[in-house]
Amino acid sequence: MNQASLYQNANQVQRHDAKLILEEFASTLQWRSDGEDALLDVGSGSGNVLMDFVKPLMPRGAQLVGTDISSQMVGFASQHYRREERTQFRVLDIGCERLPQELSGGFDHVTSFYCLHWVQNLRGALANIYDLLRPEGGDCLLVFLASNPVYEVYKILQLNEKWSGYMQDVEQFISPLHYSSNPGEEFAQLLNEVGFIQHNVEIRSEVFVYEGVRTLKDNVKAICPFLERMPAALHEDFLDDFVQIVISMNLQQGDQANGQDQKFISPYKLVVAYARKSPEFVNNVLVESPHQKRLKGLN
Ligand SMILES: C[S@@+](CC[C@H](N)C(=O)[O-])C[C@H]1O[C@@H](n2cnc3c(N)ncnc32)[C@H](O)[C@@H]1O
Ligand SMILES: CC(C)=CCC/C(C)=C/CC/C(C)=C/C(=O)O
Repeated sequence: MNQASLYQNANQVQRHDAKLILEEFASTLQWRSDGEDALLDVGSGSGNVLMDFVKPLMPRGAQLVGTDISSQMVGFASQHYRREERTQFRVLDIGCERLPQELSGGFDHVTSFYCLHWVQNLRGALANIYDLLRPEGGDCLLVFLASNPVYEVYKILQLNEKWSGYMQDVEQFISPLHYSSNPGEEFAQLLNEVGFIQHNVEIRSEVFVYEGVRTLKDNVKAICPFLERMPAALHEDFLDDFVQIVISMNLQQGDQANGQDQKFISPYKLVVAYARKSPEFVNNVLVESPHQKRLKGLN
């Protein structure tokens, strides 16, 4: 996914989830008492989730770094938000072998929304997130897909010889937790392994309803990695086949032929994980936070 403007205009689900979860966790994040927080966001894409929902929660003196593996996304966000103070966007592959030295250990908070399901090396990404946080402590809020019907649609499309040539590596684009029988446990284990002492992982079952075929197609276009590999003249045909598979999976409501509005139902599982690097900070916050009850599963 490299087309920032397409994504910026068709990311309703992603914005909806990020907004609700940030409202819920705003008082759990351990804001510094001097208001000089530094926050790095992983996989910021076009930047609007970071600027619309994360930035308003932060103290006025805070520094924000939006990062993304795609230079196209970073270019778009840098240009679009060039007037924002104390904010920069830069290229970073969160699964990389070695973090840039100037980022390592420099942040009080790491956030990430709808990115980690794109990263096959989840353990490497989590180890990097741990290392981005200051040595003395810090916290992270990570939200991403454990599973989504889009992955089953991709696998069926790959069997069609019209599309198989463009989709040989389909598994690389399926969430690393999609096949897990216990994604929450698996992710919690990874958090432990990279060093997070305190964490709370939830798997939330959600449903999003796409109103009409155009809305569904635009949302698919904004994130589908296979379209950019094929000639533009084939895009509509691919999207029509995508919609037919969704219908065959009984994820459609309403029948256009009978004059009803078509709706497409997407049941998906979201990982919502909050973790802290240092237990001393946790003790302070658990005494103070009104959010304490929600975090009773923090281990
Ligand atoms: C669906 S977008 C999410 C954008 C934004 N966080 C939001 O919530 O709207 C996922 C983003 O993750 C980026 N991404 C994928 N793999 C990545 C990696 N290994 N490191 C950093 N970013 C990555 C993609 O380029 C894309 O911009
Ligand atoms: C009904 C149905 C199969 C809907 C799929 C909707 C869709 C476009 C899901 C995308 C999920 C995803 C990988 C999002 C992202 O990374 O932002």
